[in-house]
Amino acid sequence: MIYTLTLNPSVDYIAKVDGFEEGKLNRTKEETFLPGGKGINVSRVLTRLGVANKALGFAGGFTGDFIRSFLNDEGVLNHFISVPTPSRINLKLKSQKETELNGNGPIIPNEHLQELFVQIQELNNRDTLILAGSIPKSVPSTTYKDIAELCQSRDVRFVIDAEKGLLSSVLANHPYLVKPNHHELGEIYGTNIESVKDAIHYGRLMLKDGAVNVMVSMGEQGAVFLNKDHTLVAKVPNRAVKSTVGAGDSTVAGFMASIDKNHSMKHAFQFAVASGSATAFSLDLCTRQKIVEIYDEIRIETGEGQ
Ligand SMILES: Nc1ncnc2c1ncn2[C@@H]1O[C@H](COP(=O)(O)OP(=O)(O)OP(=O)(O)O)[C@@H](O)[C@H]1O
Ligand SMILES: O=P(O)(O)OC[C@@]1(O)O[C@H](CO)[C@@H](O)[C@@H]1O
Repeated sequence: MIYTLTLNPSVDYIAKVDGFEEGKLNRTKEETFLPGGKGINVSRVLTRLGVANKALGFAGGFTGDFIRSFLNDEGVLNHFISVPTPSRINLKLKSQKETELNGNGPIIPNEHLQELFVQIQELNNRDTLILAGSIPKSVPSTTYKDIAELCQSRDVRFVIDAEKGLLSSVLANHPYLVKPNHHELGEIYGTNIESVKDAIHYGRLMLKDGAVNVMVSMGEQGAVFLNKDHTLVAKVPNRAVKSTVGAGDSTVAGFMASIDKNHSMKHAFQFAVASGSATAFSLDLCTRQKIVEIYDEIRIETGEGQ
């Protein structure tokens, strides 16, 4: 079974505003509330793709109730540990540009963090745990590292999509998949990733540092996939973008859904990138139908010579 872990879930408030002006009263043209947080997005896409999974993490207050009830209505299995203060609200402002304002997240009392470790201790070598997103300020910065060590000791396959030290600290524990975007990859190695060639170079360092598979997403430039046998580059179609929120999470879900069905790495990568683009071309996350429509438009090339 696949488990996703969202330590810091959110309600994503997606507000469309025509001609947003800073420092003025602006009114929304359209607004949507969605459950958010990277692991939750992965779980929603996996469920749409018919892959058994359960969303874990912490949820609290009226926002936590919204997250749980939305997921229950969509048929996404979940077991969030209740915390005393509300889950955060993240503003996604769509105007001339996309602007995001992500909350800090609630205080997680230590006893609840320990409950989470008990849940993770119950996983076994047939399970995969996907660690995704930021961690609330109140939990130790080593939390992902501690979970990665627990997974490694119990032979639980784990995947990570997180920033900076949260991701780099677990490379030595051999994550099955890491999915930085090109900015995050650059930050980890103290550089700017400007091209596919750079992404391949620094992605290979992640393999050296311990990752089994590396997928570097690059927004409208597509993505790069690396493991010991493959160097692949994906180009994506150029279409009107509706919302890129959760595009990266959709690539993780698409990849793991394909692997779950024993497809080849190349197919899994193409399906992953199609899932990301299908989300970018939708207001909410991708559907299976949209992914299938886009799949053949994703061009996969080998990047061996780079
Ligand atoms: N403008 C776009 N046009 C087509 N596809 C896109 C576009 N933006 C994103 N994508 C698709 O989504 C994938 C992930 O995008 P991106 O690199 O922006 O992820 P991310 O930064 O992790 O996103 P997020 O954190 O919002 O989930 C890309 O590899 C691509 O397949
Ligand atoms: O603050 P974090 O945890 O880094 O990111 C949280 C978030 O921006 O990521 C998702 C999109 O990837 C959104 O649903 C959510 O609001």
